[in-house]
Amino acid sequence: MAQTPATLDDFRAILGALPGPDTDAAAAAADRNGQLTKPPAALGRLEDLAQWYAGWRGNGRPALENPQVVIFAGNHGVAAKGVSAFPPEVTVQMVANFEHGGAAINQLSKAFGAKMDVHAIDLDRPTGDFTETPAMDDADVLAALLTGWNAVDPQADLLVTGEMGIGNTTAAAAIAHALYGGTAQDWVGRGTGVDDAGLTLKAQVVADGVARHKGGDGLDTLARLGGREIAAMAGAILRARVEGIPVILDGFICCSAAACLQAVAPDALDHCVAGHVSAESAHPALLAKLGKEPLLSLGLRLGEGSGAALAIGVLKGAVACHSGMATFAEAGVSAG
Ligand SMILES: O=C(O)c1ccc[n+]([C@@H]2O[C@H](COP(=O)([O-])O)[C@@H](O)[C@H]2O)c1
Ligand SMILES: Cc1cc2nc[nH]c2cc1C
Repeated sequence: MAQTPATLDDFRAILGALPGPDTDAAAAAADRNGQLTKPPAALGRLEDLAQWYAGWRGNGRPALENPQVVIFAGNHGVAAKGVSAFPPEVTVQMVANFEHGGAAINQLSKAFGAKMDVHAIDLDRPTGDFTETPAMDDADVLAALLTGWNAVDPQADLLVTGEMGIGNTTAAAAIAHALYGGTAQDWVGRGTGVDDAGLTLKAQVVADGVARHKGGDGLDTLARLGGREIAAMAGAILRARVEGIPVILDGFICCSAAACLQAVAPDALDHCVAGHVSAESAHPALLAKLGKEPLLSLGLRLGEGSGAALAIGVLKGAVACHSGMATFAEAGVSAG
């Protein structure tokens, strides 16, 4: 069991000494892949996925039986600026919906055999409006990172991190603008469905926030511009790395959390795949910055882990073929 970090510098130290994949297991998986009853590369990206999964699980012929979906919810001070099409009370209302089994992610978790947990983080205490103050101080961002860290089941063999938070596409856009530059317009999108005036306002809010909170590393950016659910996703993604649990990333907000880790350690997301590209307009650019090719492109813009949960099915398919198929020798099929 990994030791629980106690300070932000403990998180930075973990990012500075990340475990890599098991190269023997990855080599065994590559060898096995070459013997399976199919023309070479006929299973396309499924073959790469299975070998990637084998390396991170330390097993050349792995099973995928215990996926975990964790949803974090947070409220955002910047929502008071009018940057969302929905009011902030929807965050707590949707948490109740998750808990009663009525949200999309409940259905998708069930459909793909994942256990699902929900963590609402201080919803009655929104983060600071980042156009005026840092969203979180060090104690707040540490607490949120630890919520994510502690939410991961070390027995899980796959993790999906999802979120719910009215206003969080504005926070995610601010993180991306701070980390990658460009203009605020490059990184804002319609989120829950703001109109053209809302989009213009959102770009101004992001520009103001990023101008106010310059400098620092990825964790500083996470604190100043992010949100509690975003920090919790970052903490969970990092814990998964330490436990050897592969991660499927979800949409724009989830990827902004991941980006803060990668900004500190360039290899921090090697145990992650991108589940999908969402319809949030800047998600393709963010995925490009992360160096991730999405598995699915279905026009989703829901969040709550939905696109990543769907991709559990793709990864399960990849692992089932890799570990269950017969070899040419076993099946008595002539190799080409
Ligand atoms: O995952 C995405 O790419 C995504 C894109 C647009 C909206 N969302 C969801 O919508 C909420 C944020 O939208 P907004 O307009 O309030 O910033 C939040 O609860 C997210 O889960 C999520
Ligand atoms: C209804 C609703 C459901 C959501 N799920 C994730 N983000 C959401 C935003 C809204 C507004």
